[in-house]
Amino acid sequence: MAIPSFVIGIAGGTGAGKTTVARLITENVGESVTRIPLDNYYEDLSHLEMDEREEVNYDHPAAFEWDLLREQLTDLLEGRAVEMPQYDFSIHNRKDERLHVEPTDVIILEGILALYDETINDMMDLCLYVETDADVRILRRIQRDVVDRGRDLEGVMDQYLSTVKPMHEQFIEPTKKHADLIIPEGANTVAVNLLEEKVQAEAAGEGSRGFERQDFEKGLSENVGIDSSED
Ligand SMILES: Nc1ncnc2c1ncn2[C@@H]1O[C@H](COP(=O)(O)OP(=O)(O)O)[C@@H](O)[C@H]1O
Ligand SMILES: Nc1ccn([C@@H]2O[C@H](COP(=O)(O)O)[C@@H](O)[C@H]2O)c(=O)n1
Repeated sequence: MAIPSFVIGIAGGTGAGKTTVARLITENVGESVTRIPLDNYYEDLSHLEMDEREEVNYDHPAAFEWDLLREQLTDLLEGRAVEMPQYDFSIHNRKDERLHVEPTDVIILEGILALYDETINDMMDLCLYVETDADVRILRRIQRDVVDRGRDLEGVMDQYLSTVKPMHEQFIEPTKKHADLIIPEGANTVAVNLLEEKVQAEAAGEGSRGFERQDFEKGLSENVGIDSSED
């Protein structure tokens, strides 16, 4: 059983590309990485009826069970397995079953508010914020919610204007200040390749734990020919 050596947080607005980045940077490291979707830590709403659950503000920090997330991350970091909740978007609630998760070398926490909680931020070695324009994000969200999740367009639009957008502005976007690196457009090939290298090194036990901004800027300048020494 591994004691995790590297913890990455990936935050950003809905549809920004967080899941895509998490998937791409961990593609070649197999079982050395555990990806934790923050969605799994939405509060258990079993006490509410379906129509009441449909009305919940899922973009407010109060929608998440932070205590459980802190507790389970601490367990993993100290080398103990956890029983992680699983989320089902179709019922706006947790599934009945939990997933047994063993600690791995690298852990990635990914979600809209992954950089919101100070205690959790202190557990991270690298904080990323994926930044994508709001118009691109809402188009992706409509595609996902209407086409993939079978929600109706009017409901998606109402939810976006009443909670998703205002909560993004009030709570999610401000967490950008906690990021070590801001990744434009999500699946940005240069950034993804550099991060993938870092994850592979950590998974192979070759990491130096910290990931200095200058390493990333040096990598960028080597990859795209920009001079990172000027500012
Ligand atoms: N850079 C990108 N270019 C084009 N499509 C992207 C890009 N990044 C993500 N997507 C697509 O946008 C949608 C939302 O991406 P996802 O990673 O699930 O976002 P998030 O996890 O932030 O909600 C997915 O269909 C994904 O394939
Ligand atoms: N029952 C739920 C729970 C959450 N949401 C929305 O999911 C978004 C977060 O996930 P992303 O993959 O888009 O980052 C968040 O904006 C919630 O509004 C939901 O619609 N229903």
